[in-house]
Amino acid sequence: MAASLRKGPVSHLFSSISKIRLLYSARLLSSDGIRTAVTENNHKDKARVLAERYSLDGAKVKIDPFLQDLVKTGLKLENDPRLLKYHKMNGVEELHINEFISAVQDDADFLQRAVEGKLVVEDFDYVKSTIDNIYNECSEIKGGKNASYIPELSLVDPSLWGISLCTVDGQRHSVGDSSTSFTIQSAGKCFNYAIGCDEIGRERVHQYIGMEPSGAHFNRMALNNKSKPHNPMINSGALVLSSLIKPRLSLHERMGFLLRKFDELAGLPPRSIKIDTITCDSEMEHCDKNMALIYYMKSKKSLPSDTSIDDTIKLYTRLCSIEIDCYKGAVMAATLANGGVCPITNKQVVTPASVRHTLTLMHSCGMYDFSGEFAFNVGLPAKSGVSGVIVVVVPHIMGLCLYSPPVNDNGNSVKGLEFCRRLSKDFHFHLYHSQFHQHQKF
Ligand SMILES: NC(=O)CC[C@H](N)C(=O)O
Repeated sequence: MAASLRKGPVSHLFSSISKIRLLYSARLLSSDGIRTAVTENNHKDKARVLAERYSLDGAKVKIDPFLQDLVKTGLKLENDPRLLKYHKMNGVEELHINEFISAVQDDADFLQRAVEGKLVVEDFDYVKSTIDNIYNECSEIKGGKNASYIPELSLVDPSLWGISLCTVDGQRHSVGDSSTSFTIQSAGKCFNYAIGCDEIGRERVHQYIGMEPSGAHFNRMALNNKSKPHNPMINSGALVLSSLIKPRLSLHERMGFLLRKFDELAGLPPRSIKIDTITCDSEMEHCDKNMALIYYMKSKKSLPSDTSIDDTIKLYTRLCSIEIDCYKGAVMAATLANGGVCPITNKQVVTPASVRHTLTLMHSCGMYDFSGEFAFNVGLPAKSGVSGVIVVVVPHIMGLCLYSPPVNDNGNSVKGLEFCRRLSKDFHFHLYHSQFHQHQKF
């Protein structure tokens, strides 16, 4: 059932939108030297307020209730690089107040918001239980088949079903098979595009690739009337994009560069994200269609003249074979929801401008030849892949990653699609939902 906007926990989601904007401006201001001194005092004051909240006698601070409040709001201390030092406090009974203040000082603003329940999703329990309900309802859905044109994908257990979400403040929740690894396939195309725009500039990218939905299957041999791929979210466009990224470097250097970017998008240390070489080889052995597509584009001069066909197809296929799970995918999607800043490291991984271009094209082209209907019914930027993954972005609020291998004729996960529809309906997430705009006026 759809929840009311004005009353109840969903209104918290919306009421926090203005706070997110304030948060952004605070981040921008913190790069200003003059402000820094003021901010330091503020942080100390906030750290003291926080200390007093958990101190009975004004001299010692109780650690356990402090940690419990952080966990209650959806923060995962054990695998959130920002909060690891608090995870390490587990088992410490109390700290001297000054010791506590110096430990929390740098994060005081964030911690204060967290313990007061003022992160972007204020009522995280409500969101968790609604998400769990939608997950359970969608578990019953049958239909679709594993993609089999990449033989390795046909061997995956079709009953796998997992979802994860991560908010722009790093609150996380997962259900089902969310730690099972799978290949990112076309869901990686949105991240490749964002990285590509930053690397070579959107003008150069769009000198070679269009920005219109194709209305055709994702690997259709079709170009627009300027002999360009319709957009970067389908195979033709993604192949051309692969040819443009660091073409002077060797294949392994190019892939190394891109994998490091994926690590950063997911908030992980370098060399965490890897390629599933078996699926990659399986696709390479059956890549006639993509080969035909790239030679067709070569004949139409859609690629830079010095492009190596061999390296391009290999780079493209390796990018499709990047191995993630729902946890990682949700953080990556949340990085897009957060203007390119990874929520669990606070690192700016891609620029806000590239995120804007990416979300725009995900909205219009992210779901292949189902993009129009998806935009109509769900109204959120999303990108799917034939492994059965869908990454969804709720701008300024959260990213989600859904995984269920059976896909429909368009190549979209059947359970994932229904999950998106219900998610948008229950939380009023459609970007053009009129109550959303009404609320903005308050
Ligand atoms: N839709 C997809 O996920 C397609 C990706 C797949 N690797 C291919 O090139 O066909």
